[in-house]
Amino acid sequence: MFAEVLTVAASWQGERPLLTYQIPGELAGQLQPGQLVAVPYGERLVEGIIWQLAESCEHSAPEALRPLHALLDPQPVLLPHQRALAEWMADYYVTSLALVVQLMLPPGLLQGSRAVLTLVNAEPRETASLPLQALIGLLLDEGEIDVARLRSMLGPTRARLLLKEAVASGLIERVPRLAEPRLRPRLQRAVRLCLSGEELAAWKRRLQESLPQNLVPDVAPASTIELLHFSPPLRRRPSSAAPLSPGGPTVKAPAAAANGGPGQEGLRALRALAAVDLLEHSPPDVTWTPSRLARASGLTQAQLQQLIAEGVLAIDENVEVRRDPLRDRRIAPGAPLPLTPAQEAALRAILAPEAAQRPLLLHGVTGSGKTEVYLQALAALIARGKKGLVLVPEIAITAQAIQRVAGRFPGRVAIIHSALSPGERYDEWRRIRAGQVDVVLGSRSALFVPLPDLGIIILDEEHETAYKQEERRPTYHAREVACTLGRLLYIPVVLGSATPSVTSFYRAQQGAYQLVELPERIGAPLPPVEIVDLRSELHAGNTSILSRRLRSELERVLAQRQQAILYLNRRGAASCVLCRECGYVAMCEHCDVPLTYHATERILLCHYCNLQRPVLTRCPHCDHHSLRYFGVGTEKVEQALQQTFPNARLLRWDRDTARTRRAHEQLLDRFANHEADILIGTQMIAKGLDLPGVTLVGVVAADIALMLPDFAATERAFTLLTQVAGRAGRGSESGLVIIQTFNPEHFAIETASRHAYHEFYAAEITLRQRYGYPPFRQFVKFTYSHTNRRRAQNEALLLREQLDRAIAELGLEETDIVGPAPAVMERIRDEFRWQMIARGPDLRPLLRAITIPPGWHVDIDPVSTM
Ligand SMILES: Nc1ncnc2c1ncn2[C@@H]1O[C@H](COP(=O)(O)OP(=O)(O)OP(=O)(O)O)[C@@H](O)[C@H]1O
Ligand SMILES: [Zn+2]
Repeated sequence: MFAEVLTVAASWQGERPLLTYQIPGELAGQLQPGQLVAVPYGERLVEGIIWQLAESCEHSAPEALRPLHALLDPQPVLLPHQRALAEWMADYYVTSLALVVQLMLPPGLLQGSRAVLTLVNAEPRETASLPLQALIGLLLDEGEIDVARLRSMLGPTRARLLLKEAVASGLIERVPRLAEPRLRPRLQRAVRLCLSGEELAAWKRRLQESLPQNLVPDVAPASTIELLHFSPPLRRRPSSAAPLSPGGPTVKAPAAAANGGPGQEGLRALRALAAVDLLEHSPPDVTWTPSRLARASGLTQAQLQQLIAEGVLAIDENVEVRRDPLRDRRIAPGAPLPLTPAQEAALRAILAPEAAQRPLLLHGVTGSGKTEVYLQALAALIARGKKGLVLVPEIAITAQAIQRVAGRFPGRVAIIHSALSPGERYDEWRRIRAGQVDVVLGSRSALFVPLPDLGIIILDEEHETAYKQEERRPTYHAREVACTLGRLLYIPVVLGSATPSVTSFYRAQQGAYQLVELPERIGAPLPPVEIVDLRSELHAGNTSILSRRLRSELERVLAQRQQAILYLNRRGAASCVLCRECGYVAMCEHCDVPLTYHATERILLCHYCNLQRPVLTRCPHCDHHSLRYFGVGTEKVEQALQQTFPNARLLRWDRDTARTRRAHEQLLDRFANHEADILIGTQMIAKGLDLPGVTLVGVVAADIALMLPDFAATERAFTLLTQVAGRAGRGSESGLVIIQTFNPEHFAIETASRHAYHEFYAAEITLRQRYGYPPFRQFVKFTYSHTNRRRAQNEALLLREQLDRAIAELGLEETDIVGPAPAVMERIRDEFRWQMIARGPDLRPLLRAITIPPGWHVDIDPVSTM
């Protein structure tokens, strides 16, 4: 038997990602694909994953193959479906298998090795140099020494010479060692209750009898659970103050202290009872370290020791404590709601056997109760012994999403997102692999966890571009990966959105996806949307950021003590050219995208076809000198609001005011608790928030999103407007949305104002088809960055030649390249970026045929061409 092993070391270099090893006799029968093993590689030992086992091998001299070194973990680190998925991803995204597999492992699992020196013979010969004698001395002291450490002590050259001499002398041997895993389970000492049943009851009775009558604790399990969910206070309470637990529902001690007090012994008994109660009623995965138990119960260390000596408690060493991402949260349990008929129909479609045949697109307007459908679908599959994966955009993993999912399946949900510490991620990964959870809730990377018995994948807000990995390879899209995984496992995949991506809706129209719609909001109607034409504001002499209409509505909201959200799209600010008089936007005459202004060259440029135009001084349409480079920031809006409404409490939510996830949550909590009247925010506020207090949503300037030079800009503008509008009127009060714009007749704004998704889609898909944009052709974006502008340009021209040659050789008639051209934001952190876009029916043959020089970033199916 032979094992074909995937190692990181080998696949960086060669074409062949798998290496073949012999299976030594002692491992025969123990190996299976997906296991983590150690294999020799050159002079080193490296970690690898058994990809497959083979009876025979094509090697000319199989007996010369080296044997596999060791099995590191009998339980596979990759499930069979994960290996199949990895192969698909490596193929589709033209990326090495090892890079793909690294997505699937906790950080640091597939690592290299180190070499150590050990002493074979401790008798130095006369001829040994002084450094060698010193090294021998060191080895006599320390047993072994890391080669890397030797290098850092001596420098590479001296270390190399010494190593050469040492190994040649025969006194010292160089041995490969696997690096210590960077991540390990966290072990702690834990207190365990030794008594149970009648013994425990008798012990409790004894203690209770020793107490005065009014001090008998009234211990209810519920109160203890309550207590567990608050972190115990970090300060030790003065021992004379009697409350035994924060919130103190467990024991009626304070009152007792007032009428005479329990005395030293009584206090000790009360605390012992409290400690035992905590241990008895803790969920099985909660560990009590001695100090934590002492703090929570009020026992002193000495009193704790005494209980141990009495045999009531014992201490276990090396008990694993889970690093739980939800440990500081209070999750209120939630119960299923009776479904509306539309929800019922959607649920039936998801649970029908045919649902496994193709992905299901759940198009439900904002507030139509999609989440409830997901939760009940999950519950039904869990009841059948299956597990589910729920994906949400990174930023949407707020307390709200966690509350809803974790509250419905208490204790059975794992959370995966980029802000977890490596330890938390590792522990969640192991809990998932061990089958200890029913649901994994996470951002796109949660797709890669080893969840056994996976029975459903739900991808909420499927239109979100956060599902695309853009900056690193593989440049995968979670939607494509989820659909592939669904196909491999033959399980339902649900893509949910109030504004499905044009691509997904097109697929549904073509029959590749099954379409299910929830056309109505639950409880309330969708809010009316008013469009305010900013051109007439200007004509009326109002140059403020706030139109008269928006200002008066804000006044009303403030007077009625309701809440408002002001939304602003800051992306691409100041890049497009807009006439404030007539709404004219400088567009490319071939591509239907706005031209962007490049300050360095003072030109207007099209990023699709490289068309260049001189900077305009007057509007070619109405001949006024009112061209503006458009852009407004959140600070500016905040200032304007503060001036107009000095008493309003404002909250600004953007990447500057909330850098961490916690900060996001705190901001949101403050707004939800009505600690502010008006929330000013960027894209983040569009992500699935359910804030019933909000009755007014204002869009400060809808145009900026529209004007980005990108094939998907209109779609994104429509999506954002519709999603933002969907935040209004979700409570008992009816809502209103006001969109301010210079382009009231633009179809994206007009259709968004009527919540008319289907009309928007029909118009947009026609344009996409006309210009050959996705989904009608595939795009691949090539980007090169360099501090030297000429260099970036030259590299781009070279790659363009190579691509042209390959296209000609392969005879790809429908494939072409646009560019190279400088990127929209050409200079980022002092690097100039040049871009090219390949367009064609299927670009993979082209990508495989060329060798992409280092320094290029290749984005397959980019969600934006900027
Ligand atoms: N069957 C039901 N009966 C009563 N209330 C419901 C029902 N289903 C959902 N709701 C409530 O309706 C509100 C909106 O639901 P939810 O947030 O799930 O909608 P959604 O479609 O996910 O919205 P969005 O796309 O805007 O995020 C929530 O407050 C939810 O509790
Ligand atoms: Zn153009």
